[in-house]
Order: sequence, then C-alpha cells, then structure tokens
Amino acid sequence: MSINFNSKVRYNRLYRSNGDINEARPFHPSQKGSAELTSFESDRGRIINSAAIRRLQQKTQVFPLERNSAVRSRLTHSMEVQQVGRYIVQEVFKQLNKEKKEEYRLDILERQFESIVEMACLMHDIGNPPFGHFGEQAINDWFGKQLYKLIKTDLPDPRIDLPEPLYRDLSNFEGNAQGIRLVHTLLGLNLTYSQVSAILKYTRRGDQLSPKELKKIDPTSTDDLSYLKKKVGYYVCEDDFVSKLRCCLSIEEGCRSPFSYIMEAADDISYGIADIEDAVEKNIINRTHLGQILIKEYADLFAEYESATANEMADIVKLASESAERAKNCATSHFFITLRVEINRRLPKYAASQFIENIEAIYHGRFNRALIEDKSTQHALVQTLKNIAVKYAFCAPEVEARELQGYRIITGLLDIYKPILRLERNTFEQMIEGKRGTPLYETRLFKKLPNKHLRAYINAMETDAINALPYKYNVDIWEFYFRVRLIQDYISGMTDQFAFDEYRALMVID
Ligand SMILES: Nc1nc2c(ncn2[C@H]2C[C@H](O)[C@@H](COP(=O)(O)OP(=O)(O)OP(=O)(O)O)O2)c(=O)[nH]1
Ligand SMILES: [Mg+2]
Repeated sequence: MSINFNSKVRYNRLYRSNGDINEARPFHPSQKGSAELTSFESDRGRIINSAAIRRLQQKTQVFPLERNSAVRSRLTHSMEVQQVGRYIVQEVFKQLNKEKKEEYRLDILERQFESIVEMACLMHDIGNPPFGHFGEQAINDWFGKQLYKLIKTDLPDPRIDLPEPLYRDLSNFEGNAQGIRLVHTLLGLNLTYSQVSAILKYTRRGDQLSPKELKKIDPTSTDDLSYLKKKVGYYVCEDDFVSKLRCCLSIEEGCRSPFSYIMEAADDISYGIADIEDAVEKNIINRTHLGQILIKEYADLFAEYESATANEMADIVKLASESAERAKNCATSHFFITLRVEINRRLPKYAASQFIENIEAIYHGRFNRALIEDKSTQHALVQTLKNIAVKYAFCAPEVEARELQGYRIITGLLDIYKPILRLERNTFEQMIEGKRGTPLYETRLFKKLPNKHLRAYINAMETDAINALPYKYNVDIWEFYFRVRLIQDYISGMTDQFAFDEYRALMVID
C-alpha cells in the first residue's frame, strides 16, 4: 500500500463547528491546504487555552510537591518536549528529498505536521494524576482492592455484579488513557482526529489483557504489536470515539498514528537530561561526580549495544566539563547547556532518520518499538541518562518520602469519597436532580464534584451513549461504571497541591 500522508493529516473533528456530529467526513482532495492549516491553528488555541494545560504547572514530573520553581513541573517539561518534537519534525523534512516528500504527499503538509507534533508534545502528560507514577499506582491499588469489596459486601443492594472486562478497565487507570478521556469526553475540546491521534500512545483498550498476560495463558502466543499494547491507551468508554478516529485516519486496530512516535521520542530525549539536571539542582546528585557516573554507566551498557561506539559519552562529558571549567562561577549551568547541546546534536537527528528508514511501518502505525530503541549509540545515550535518574535520583530518600505522602493523599481521598460509590443508583440520581432528603454527608461530598465531571457522567448515561458502548450490559452496571469513572476523573484531575490541600482539609489537619 502506498504512503499518502493526506490520510493522516485531516481536518475532521467529531463535531462540526455548528455542533453536528461528523462521522468521519469523506476526504475530498480539493479540501487540502490552507483549510487544514486553519484547523490545526484552531487546535493550538483550544489546547493552549485549556485549564488542563495550566494545571500541569502544579503536577509532579519527578519531585512531588516541589517548591523550587527552577525544578521542572509537568508543564515546563512538556514545553521542552514540544521544542524537541518540533526539531525532529524539521529534521524529517530536511532529510527527505523533494521526490520523496512528493511521493509521500508530505510536500504541502510540513506546517500541519509540525503543529500536530508540537501540540501533542505539549499535551502528552495532560492525563497524568497528581504525584506522577506513584499517583497512578495509588489509584490502581485502591480500585484493584476496593471495587470487588464494594460490589460484594458494601453495596446496600448487591444487584450489580461488575463484569470482568469493566473490572479490568476500572482498575487499569493510566495517564495516557486518561489524557484521551480528558481532551475528548471531559473537556470536549473537539480537536481534529489527527491531533488526538498524536497522543494515542498505546493501543490497548482498558479491558483487554496485555500481551504479557496473554503469554502467561498461552506461552505460544505472539503479537506483532506487543510494544504498542504494553500499557492501556484508552478506556472502554472512549471506544466509540477511538473507533471513529481510527476510521477517519485509516489506522488499523492495535496500530498508532505516525505522529505519536515522534512525540514519544521527544519525551524520551527530553526527560533524560532534565531529570538529572533537576536532581543536581536539588543536591541529590553531585555535579562534579556526574561526569564519571555517566561515563561508567555508558560503558556498562555498551557491551549489550552491538552497534554503539565506545567513547561517545566520554566525548560528550569532556566537552561539558570543559565548558563548566571555562564558566567558573556558573559551572553547573554550563555543564548542562553543553550536555544538552551535544545530546540534541545527536538524538533528534537520529530519531528523524529512524522515522524515515522505517517510514512504511510507521505510516501504518505498526512499527513495534520506539524510534530510538535499536541498540545504537543513540539508544545507549538515552538509556544511560534514564538509568542514572533511576539509580541516583528517583530512589533518593526525600523523593521516596514525598512519594509515600502522595500515595497516602490519593488513597485517603479515595477513602473519603468512597461513600458516593456505595449509594444506590436512584439516591445518586436524586442528588443530581437536587432533590431534598438525600443523605447529608454523601450530599456534601457530592457537592464538591466539579460540574464538568458530573456533566460527563450525565451525558454518558443517555440512551444513545449507552447504546454506543462495546458491551450490552444492563444500565445499572453502566451507571456504577460511570460513577467510578466520575470519582477517578475528579481525583486524577487534581494538581499535587490541590490534592494535598483537599486531603488536609477533609482530614481536619488544618
Ligand atoms: N519520582 C519518580 N519519577 C519517575 C519514576 N519513573 C519515572 N519517573 C519520571 C521520569 C520522567 O521524568 C517521567 C516519565 O513520565 P511518565 O509517567 O509519563 O512515564 P513515561 O513517559 O516513561 O511512560 P508512559 O509511556 O507515558 O507511561 O517520570 C519513579 O520511579 N519515580
Ligand atoms: Mg508519559
């Protein structure tokens, strides 16, 4: 099948501007060009002006509840990813000759392509809960344990037997999947399908077993898309939207969009250095030892990276150290400037060349690895930086202590809101209607739930929406499912600081 990027860069969105549902409008070749660019400009506005982007400024990248504003938040990290993503796209267009660009129909799509990737980079962590990975773990641990107990013993009238697929979907909270839910269902940003496709990083639905789990059941099973399915990428409740997206952009089941590979590479390139730089800023890693640590880690890795060159990291460290030496009184800053310049001279170019080398599989979204994951020198560099962060930064006592606090806060908040999940369906519906006589304590808790999350619950319970879901369960089951989603939406949408304050207030600590 030939490569035609017109099928990936499309102006279609779920709703037309007049509000009609747009079922993947057929693409007419005369409609390319400036109209499309305007659509992506519109996406930029919708994304940059959204509150969810602003909330990233108070969400953990690595260091929870950080007060030092020189240390990265999810927002400042995402801006760096944006810059790298944009550079990779420019490199792709630079490395492709004119004939190839014409053959792939990329010749008139450079600005659109760049904009899609850039905005995907800015949005890529939008669904992450407070306290990063630890927050994600706390949510999953809580629902993994409590859902079963709630249904079997706590519900006043145990009519509901939560089916296994929904149980799995609800105990597989994932930042990337929540990102899809956030931009589509909760915020209704109505972005182009192309723009959303760029943040669809994993292609497994929340109820599906992972390739690893399937292998345990059947050791002979193989999956050519195993990397793309390693985590959950979207939930059962966004199935209809994702199907429309796939249909519009001709993406086969289990496959990705080409843009997502670049967003992923830009993230990997950026956080490698950034996490280490932040750890130095916080005196968790000593800068004068860092050079040696980097060289040693690279040398240890080098043995398994068959196509890597031996002294690459040593060369980079030498330049960075010389730069620090020359700078004298802002040595650390110059060390990192040079380290970043040298890394950015190598990795984005390489990511772009990998994109081009594997363009057919990437275009179809079935390329089953990250762009820089091929045992090359560049791969060894990325991995060295990540390993140093794991070995020296993430395990620092102050980081771990903060993470424990984050875990307690999320778990505590979920315990506090649990009574909402225990209510009978009609009591909960009465609360929504504002009827009198509903239980006092639960009603107070209910009033704290944000309107936009409640609206998503109400919309989800409409007959047409229930009919579009991939399973035909009775409405009581779906009602419980969406009430659990409502609580997850609320808790995961909090910033670190808001979660912390809310927990203190409700535990009467202040
Ligand atoms: N404090 C802490 N930070 C971590 C840990 N593991 C990774 N990180 C940091 C490194 C990066 O700055 C950032 C990666 O963020 P994500 O949660 O989005 O993970 P990543 O993009 O690697 O995976 P994803 O495919 O998006 O789930 O989190 C950890 O165990 N502790
Ligand atoms: Mg991520």
